[in-house]
Amino acid sequence: MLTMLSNSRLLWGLWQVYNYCGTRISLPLVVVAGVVVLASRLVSMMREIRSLPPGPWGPPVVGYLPFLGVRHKTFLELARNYGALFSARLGNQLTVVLSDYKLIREAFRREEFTGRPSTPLMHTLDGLGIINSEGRLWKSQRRFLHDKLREFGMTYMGNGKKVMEGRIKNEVHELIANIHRSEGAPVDANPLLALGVSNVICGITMSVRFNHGDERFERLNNLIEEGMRLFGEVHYGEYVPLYNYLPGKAQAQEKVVKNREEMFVFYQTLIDEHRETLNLDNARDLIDVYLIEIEKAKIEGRAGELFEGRDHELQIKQILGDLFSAGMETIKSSLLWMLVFMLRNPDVKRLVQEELDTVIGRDRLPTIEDMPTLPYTETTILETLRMSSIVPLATTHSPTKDVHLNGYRIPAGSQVVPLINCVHMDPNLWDEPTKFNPSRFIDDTGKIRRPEFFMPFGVGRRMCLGDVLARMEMFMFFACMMHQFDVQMVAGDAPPSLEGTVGATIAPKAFRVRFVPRTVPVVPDHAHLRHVGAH
Ligand code: HEM
Repeated sequence: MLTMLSNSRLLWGLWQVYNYCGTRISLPLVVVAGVVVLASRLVSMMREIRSLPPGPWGPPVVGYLPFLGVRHKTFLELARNYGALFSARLGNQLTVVLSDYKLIREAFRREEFTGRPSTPLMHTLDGLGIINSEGRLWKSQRRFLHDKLREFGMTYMGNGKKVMEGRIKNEVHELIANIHRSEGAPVDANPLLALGVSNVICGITMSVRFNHGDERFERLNNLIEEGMRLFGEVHYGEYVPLYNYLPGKAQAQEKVVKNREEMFVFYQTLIDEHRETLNLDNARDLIDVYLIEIEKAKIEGRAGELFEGRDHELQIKQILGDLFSAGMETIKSSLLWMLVFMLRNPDVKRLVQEELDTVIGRDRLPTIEDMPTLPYTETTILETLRMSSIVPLATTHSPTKDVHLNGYRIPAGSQVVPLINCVHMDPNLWDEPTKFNPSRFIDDTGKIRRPEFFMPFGVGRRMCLGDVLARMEMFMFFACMMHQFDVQMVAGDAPPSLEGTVGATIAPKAFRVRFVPRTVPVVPDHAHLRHVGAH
């Protein structure tokens, strides 16, 4: 489009020259000059297009957008036709899709691929937080969060691990008590898991936990779920900016902004409460960590430079929002998928329960320390992550400058996505990829092997920041649920679908399950956390 505009400008210029010079230059000469200029422009345009990864063409302006459908599925089809590195113009954006695991690793270890695309959603978030920030702010926040989250126990080593395990254990016990209340009747596991998983991340970030039926939690949860759905609704606006001004779509965009503001009011109340009781020598949670950092910066006279000069409290609120949405929906969806696969694969379920009974016995619940001795349970989780690929396109990357990959040019500002679902279902990498088979992750010596083409948390510099917490949490919730309950299909219900609902993650469609108790209930103990709904 731009090239067409500049070509017409050029011809207009030639015409002006002709008019100016009048009879001194003959018209045929000007026409010939025009044709030569246009032809050379067309040649360089074609050269530019040829330097891009191959891909499908579409009509002008919209490009391949009308044929996009469900992005990760359409990209899978296109990858079969155009290969492991293809590009497609979607509206005004060039999207580059990588589906070969070596290429994905090669690209995402490079600094140039750490940028985020400039889209309406990104503008709403204003480059704050961690997920959507880039450049110096992202780099400093990533390092800061990485270190601080380790101190809070997102690590397999040291005392921190015990603290984290304690937090998760309390929520697992509470979940088990809540499930017992269903007395084996059909239930939707979604709200039960949402509460437990949210309480873990809310505990780490803001020392808050919610009780079952708490209205504030219901609202927060609805906002997150709606946000995930709206994310799916407004993403066409990333490609054709006018799309978000269409009737209905404009409201969706406004709702994204309003929901964010409502969440921010909630976070602000907590920040204010934390400030009143702040102890500079003892950080209780992530809000404290940030407030202490701000106080330290003030004392050292570098408050203006902190967070690259961005508003301190807005940055804390966006960080809380990022961690809450990244750490809640992903783990809840993964746990729901685990239940789906257990209902669909009773033989695997039996093997998991046999392993738990043999290694743990019936007198206690599994703990993080048991992880290495429960390989089948652990690989059932890995196999679920492989088959569900809940974040199939990771978070869109965007090169900060023109880069070359595999001999092709990837222009600065284009959208680059790894096709994780393609890597996870590639028959050249996995034997019978559509079969649910946890044993594929166990080697001949009985040890767990994670091949380098297994990448549910992404790879490289922007790889998931919460993978350690995610793995601890999924293990504890799943192992304890399977130890305590036999998950059973509801008589008359069809097996839960493998077709997910597409939003920011791929979540299972709603299904019912019966949790039939296998052992006595466990008493929860979490007095150290505040019950938000209790006052
Ligand atoms: C099963 C659970 C999870 C899965 C499958 C998952 C997967 C992912 C993926 C694929 C990415 C994008 C990587 C990329 O852009 O290349 C990501 C980014 C991220 N995840 Fe997770 N995640 C999970 C849980 C969590 C948890 C529990 C937290 C937080 C406590 C978290 C925090 C983040 C953050 C902050 C980023 C952005 C990192 C950055 O932009 O530098 N995730 N995750």
